[in-house]
Amino acid sequence: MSSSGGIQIPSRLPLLLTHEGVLLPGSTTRFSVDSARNMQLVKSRLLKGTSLKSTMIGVIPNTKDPEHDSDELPSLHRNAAVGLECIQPVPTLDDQFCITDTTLVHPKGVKCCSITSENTGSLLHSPLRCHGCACCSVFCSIGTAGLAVQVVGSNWPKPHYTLLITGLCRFRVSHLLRERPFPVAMVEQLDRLEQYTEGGQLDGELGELSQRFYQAAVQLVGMLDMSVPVVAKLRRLLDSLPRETLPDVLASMIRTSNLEKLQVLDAVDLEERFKKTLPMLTRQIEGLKLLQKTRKLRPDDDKRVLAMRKGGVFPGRQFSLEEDAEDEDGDDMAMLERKVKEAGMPEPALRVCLKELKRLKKMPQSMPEYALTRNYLELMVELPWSKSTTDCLDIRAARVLLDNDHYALEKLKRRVLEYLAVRQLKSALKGPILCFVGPPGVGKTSVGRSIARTLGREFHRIALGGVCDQSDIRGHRRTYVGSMPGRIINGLKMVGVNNPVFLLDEVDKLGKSLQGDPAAALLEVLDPEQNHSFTDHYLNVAFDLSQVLFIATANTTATIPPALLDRMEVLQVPGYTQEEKVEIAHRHLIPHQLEQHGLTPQQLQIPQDTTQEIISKYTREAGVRSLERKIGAICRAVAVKVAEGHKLSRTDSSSEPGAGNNSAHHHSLLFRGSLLHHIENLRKFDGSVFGRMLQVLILITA
Ligand SMILES: Nc1ncnc2c1ncn2[C@@H]1O[C@H](COP(=O)(O)OP(=O)(O)OP(=O)(O)O)[C@@H](O)[C@H]1O
Repeated sequence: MSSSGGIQIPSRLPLLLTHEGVLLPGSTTRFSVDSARNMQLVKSRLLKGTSLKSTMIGVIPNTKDPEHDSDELPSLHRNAAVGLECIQPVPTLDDQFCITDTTLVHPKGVKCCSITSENTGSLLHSPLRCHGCACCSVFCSIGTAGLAVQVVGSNWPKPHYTLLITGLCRFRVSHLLRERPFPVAMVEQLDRLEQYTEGGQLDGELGELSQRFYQAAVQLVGMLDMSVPVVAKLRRLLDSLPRETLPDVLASMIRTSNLEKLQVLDAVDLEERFKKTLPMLTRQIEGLKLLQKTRKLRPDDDKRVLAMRKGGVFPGRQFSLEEDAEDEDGDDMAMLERKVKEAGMPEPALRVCLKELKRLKKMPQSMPEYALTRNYLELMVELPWSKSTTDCLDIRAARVLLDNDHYALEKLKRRVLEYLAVRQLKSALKGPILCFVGPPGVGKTSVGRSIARTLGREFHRIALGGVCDQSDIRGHRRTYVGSMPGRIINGLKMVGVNNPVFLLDEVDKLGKSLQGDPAAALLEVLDPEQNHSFTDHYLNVAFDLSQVLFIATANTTATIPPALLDRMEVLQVPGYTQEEKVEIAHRHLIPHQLEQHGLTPQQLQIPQDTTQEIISKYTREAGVRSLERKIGAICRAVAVKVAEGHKLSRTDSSSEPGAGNNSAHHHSLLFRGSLLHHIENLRKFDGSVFGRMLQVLILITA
């Protein structure tokens, strides 16, 4: 079939029925081929043929879902081709179909489907496309003749080919010659091929339209970054390409849906094609303008626009979101850099941080290492490299404070005061590390806390019981997934100063495992000669721990590794006598528990002999923890009564002021009397039911 120009496509073309993507003349598109007919076409036409002609195929866009693409051609076509065995040409479309207003009807009177074309005139001049019916896509479709410039085969996940096809011109299927093993049709060429080389001027209304289109295209390209080679090439192309080819070329480049591309393909008339494509171009320009408004322009923005478009991703929202993130990230980076410089870290640490920061800036956010490096830098800036509290040590005040906080423990308190006194005289005191050894609940931890208070330092407790991995102390190397700093560095980050009091609780309960000996890691921490350059594996730079005051506690020295024990000064904290416990209870535990339970001393008074009874009959311990729990149980029981009494007194108080207080006092007396009276009965219950029983007793006696 001839066209109006000199360059012609063959009149017989093998047809590639594509599921997705629309090939427009002047563009190159990749198609995945996996249906039986298309596979046959590739095998017997593209792979076997050696001439240029053999690489030319007709691409019929088909919006059908590939899932439903059976080997068979559509039923309507089968009706038409019955008995012809696909060898004889089937009648042309004009013979086969008549056109009603909106419906395509084949000769037997069966309605095929609705037609989307506005033009219901001659089929040959009005491209009718039924987007829901595959038969029409064979018979009615306009396709693009193209050259297969690349064929790539693969067997995974199933045998398929990927074709790279460059579109040459539109054609219309006149009639189908055969359908097996792949469709071959007689075609009519619709575009002139030489238009790509001639570059003749368009005039009249069409000329005006093409000029407007050209200007819009120039505006669009002008909004992109010219330093990107693809953009520069596109700009050159705009000038060198004949105007009539621009709609096809640009429609394939800008963001358009398949349906829009189909409309462009169907627009055989050039004027109509310009009219259809121009709004798409304008929309793209408006979209870009909007984007530029909503973000700060940076030189490499357009690179991303192109990259996005290349990847076939909607550049609109996603692009802007990413850009926002980028902008934020840019600010973040500057802030992080400032923080690094202001963190007051020593020279080697600063060098490492700046190096990491440089790497981070070059890293895409999607890289897993980005988060790792960022976390590292954030930790580095948070560490108190040069932040410390000023000691406010006054030995006399310290003595008073220690005495106020703890009853008895004379030996321990004396040694602590000596230690503090030496610290006052020689601030850069290296060692010793005090280790309080004694049974549970004798106040080892609480003395440690008091020491921090007397010095005016931050206090941090590191529970070492059960720790059996040395990376718990020293951290993991950053090469590990989920690596973290050790407890020492973590503690420093938490307290935010470099001279806190660290209480290493339960050093005797350190474990050992294949992951190393945590006690060995503690050696460096506790050795005053070494700990000024303690290197956590995660940080990988030295941190000066010499300002940290370490105090250790243990229940026994027997299980403390000798090397560790050797670095510490052991202070034994023996258990308390009965009298000491009574005193501790009345001076510290009862007031503390009353406060914890929101009670006042008027509401609950526990006489000394009651405490003694509780100590001797309900607790069996060297310390006072269990005693404190029992007092807590009593407080809870009284709290119930007082809360009930409160309700009563509140209703009473409206008529009789002060009734609430009387009621509370009454309960207190009542409690004392009933407690002593029924204490004998409590003996047969063990400690766990003590509180509950007491509650019941109070309720009964009330
Ligand atoms: N001499 C004391 N004066 C005042 N309160 C004390 C005294 N001894 C212990 N306590 C109180 O007893 C409770 C338990 O003390 P702490 O937790 O310090 O014991 P510990 O010796 O560290 O026990 P563990 O070995 O089980 O850790 C705390 O509430 C503490 O205030």
